[in-house]
Amino acid sequence: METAATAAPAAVIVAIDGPSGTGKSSTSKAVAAQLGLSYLDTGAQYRAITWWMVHNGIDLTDPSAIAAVAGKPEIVSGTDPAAPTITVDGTDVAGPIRTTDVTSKVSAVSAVPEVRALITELQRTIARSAEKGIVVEGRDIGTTVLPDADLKIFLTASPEARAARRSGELKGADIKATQEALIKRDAADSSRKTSPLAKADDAVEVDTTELTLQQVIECVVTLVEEKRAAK
Ligand SMILES: Nc1ncnc2c1ncn2[C@@H]1O[C@H](COP(=O)(O)OP(=O)(O)OP(=O)(O)O)[C@@H](O)[C@H]1O
Ligand SMILES: Nc1ccn([C@@H]2O[C@H](COP(=O)(O)O)[C@@H](O)[C@H]2O)c(=O)n1
Repeated sequence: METAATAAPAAVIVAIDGPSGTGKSSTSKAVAAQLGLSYLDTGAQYRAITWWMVHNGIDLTDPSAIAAVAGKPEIVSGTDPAAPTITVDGTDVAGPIRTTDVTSKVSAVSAVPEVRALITELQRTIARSAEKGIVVEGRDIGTTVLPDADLKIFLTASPEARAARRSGELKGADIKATQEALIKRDAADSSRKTSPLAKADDAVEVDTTELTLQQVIECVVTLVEEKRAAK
């Protein structure tokens, strides 16, 4: 029989939301890896369906055209934080979903209610099947996808810090243009009718502007461990 001393930690569900470039993916992957949890990048799923729409010539200015085909692609997410994967109909799209073309179009696709309904159901199924628990990152995880998550974090950072971080990733990128693109995408994601980017009332807000990535990871790991201990 398992005693309290030998029992495995209870499964824990962690929701991490926030605007673009605040460190959600880097933090979530590291926290999940450190604590032996699964990891789900929900932005990658919206990017994957957008990639499929572009690839199939769907008119992205027409929400009804997007809605009509939203159920066609099969999107599969691998949830190992050390090697997360994303495929569409069996094709690895981890690279193609990060192009500026997909990035500039994803908000139009993710705003369509039929797309959100399908992807939200997929996300809930993945979260339910994570035996040891999961860190799920996105824009509406704490508010809509997993409102009963054990811990909700909302990451923020100044637009200047976020643009500098992104420009560091994209060699030769212009910081001002990067900042404008981030602000534009956040505005679209925050103003859509269905499940906009928003902080849940019970989320812990962490401003990462002046923190190193390692400090953010340590902060979130501590919060998760506190929740686990209290379960
Ligand atoms: N606290 C931090 N200090 C410095 N750099 C950071 C910090 N957090 C993340 N970064 C860096 O910023 C970049 C963006 O981080 P990340 O991709 O994790 O953000 P994100 O919130 O997931 O963005 P998006 O929503 O656009 O996918 C990465 O290069 C990452 O290494
Ligand atoms: N829960 C979510 C997650 C993402 N989106 C949309 O996907 C876009 C890409 O997200 P990244 O995290 O990969 O940058 C994002 O701009 C949103 O349009 C979403 O709607 N809900």
